[in-house]
Amino acid sequence: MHQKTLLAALRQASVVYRTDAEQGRQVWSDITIDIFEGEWIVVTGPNGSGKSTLASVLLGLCPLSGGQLVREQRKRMLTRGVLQIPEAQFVGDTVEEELQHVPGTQYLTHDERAAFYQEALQSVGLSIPLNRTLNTLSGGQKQLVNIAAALAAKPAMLVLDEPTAMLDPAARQEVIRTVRQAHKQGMTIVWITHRLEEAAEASRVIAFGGGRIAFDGAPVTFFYGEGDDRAEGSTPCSRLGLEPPFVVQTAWALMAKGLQLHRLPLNADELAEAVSSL
Ligand SMILES: Nc1ncnc2c1ncn2[C@@H]1O[C@H](COP(=O)(O)OP(=O)(O)OP(=O)(O)O)[C@@H](O)[C@H]1O
Repeated sequence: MHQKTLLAALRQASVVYRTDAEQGRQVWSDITIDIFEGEWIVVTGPNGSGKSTLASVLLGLCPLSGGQLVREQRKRMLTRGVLQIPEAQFVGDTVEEELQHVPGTQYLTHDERAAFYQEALQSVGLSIPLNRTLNTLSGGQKQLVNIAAALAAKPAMLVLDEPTAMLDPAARQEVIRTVRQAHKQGMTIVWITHRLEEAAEASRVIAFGGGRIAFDGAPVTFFYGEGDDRAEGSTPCSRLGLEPPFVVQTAWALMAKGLQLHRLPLNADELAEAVSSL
């Protein structure tokens, strides 16, 4: 049997934020997560449940207050992140300055570097000059520059914290398409979102709630529950007070009318297929 490679893991991990005003705010505790190579994990949960904190921990930006973060030692275990607000991550003024920070580019010749930058931009579908000032780009283009820089570093794991939150539907689709491509080539994806239609992309959903992991399993189980007596009001998603995607709501409405769906859909194509075979 094919052995899964563990890339990173949290063991009985907890995070407490200490501020001047407060004694300490425990975000979550006793969290154990194994992240395997090639997974696409969607992390969700109510506001303030600690999703972004997980991103910060995995990116090494936030220390654990307890427990352990274990990383795969044998591989070049590089992790890169893309944050919600594209500008928050910029370190340069131009597209080129942003890409200059990709590790290894300093050893390339001038021409090699130019070719490398163009390839990085093309990989995310961007055709903009390297000397373009970042603040003249649209929100979607800015986020794609961040993703281009993250992907060009060839990380084993890409952590995206609400990467589409500030984007219009077209730019959102472009970001998803680009990450899907990187995932196909073997990159492990941790995608934090409250936009639950994005969970359809995932192989696994992890949901935070009440300072713990409230769910860790398949997207279809998250939205539809398990067993023969499954009910819309008692799925892991509804128990967390989260609104399922439109496709899932439609499927529940059809089932409430007594229609038997041969497959529980997670996206529009699957819904169309389920409906067409009724
Ligand atoms: N640097 C910090 N210092 C103090 N408290 C913090 C800090 N960062 C986050 N928190 C608090 O920790 C809790 C979890 O925050 P976090 O941003 O991880 O949650 P989230 O699930 O990503 O929330 P949202 O969905 O609103 O983005 C919140 O109560 C937040 O106010």
